[in-house]
Amino acid sequence: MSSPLSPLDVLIRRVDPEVPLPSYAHPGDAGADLVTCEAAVLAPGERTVLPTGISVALPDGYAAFVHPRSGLAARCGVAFVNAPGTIDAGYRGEIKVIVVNLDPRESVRFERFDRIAQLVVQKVEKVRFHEVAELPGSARAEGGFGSTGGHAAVGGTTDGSTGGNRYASVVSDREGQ
Ligand SMILES: O=c1ccn([C@H]2C[C@H](O)[C@@H](COP(=O)(O)OP(=O)(O)OP(=O)(O)O)O2)c(=O)[nH]1
Ligand SMILES: [Mg+2]
Repeated sequence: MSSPLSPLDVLIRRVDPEVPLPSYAHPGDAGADLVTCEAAVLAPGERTVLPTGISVALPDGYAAFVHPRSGLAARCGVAFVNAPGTIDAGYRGEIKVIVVNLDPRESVRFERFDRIAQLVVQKVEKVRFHEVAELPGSARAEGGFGSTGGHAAVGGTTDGSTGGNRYASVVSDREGQ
């Protein structure tokens, strides 16, 4: 068995003196949970920017990504407008989270210090761009945006098949009106 990886040291500052520091719920977790320092209520379709009460100084060559929590998404329909939010190594401001309530009917309430997001720190490459007239060929070439099939179908119709190349169903709001 390989030995556990040694963690990266990251300087952190509490903008809100009472905020709990980000923490990993389990040893193998990719994301450290972040909380909101402000209570808020979001009506269906409403969005807001929530402060997390912390700022960090990431080493050069790293970035942090503010990811949503799946439980909040599944239970309440909360998404991040710009998911994942990118925290640059040079950013020293407070980390904020742009949340939106995608539930069509229910409001969502955030209390101070509710865990709302998770911060994933990753190495990132800096690239030098070399302009060319033609790019080298590849098996995929310009295929994209569903070129390989296997997604849902618009209109909610189904051919009765399961999985494979079947598309999922997107049902128009206007249907049945
Ligand atoms: O969800 C987010 C996204 C960004 N940021 C902070 C850290 C990041 O380094 C900075 C700029 O983010 P980004 O580059 O995504 O925004 P921009 O609209 O391009 O702003 P800028 O012109 O300042 O780069 O804002 C957050 O706190 N939360
Ligand atoms: Mg930017």
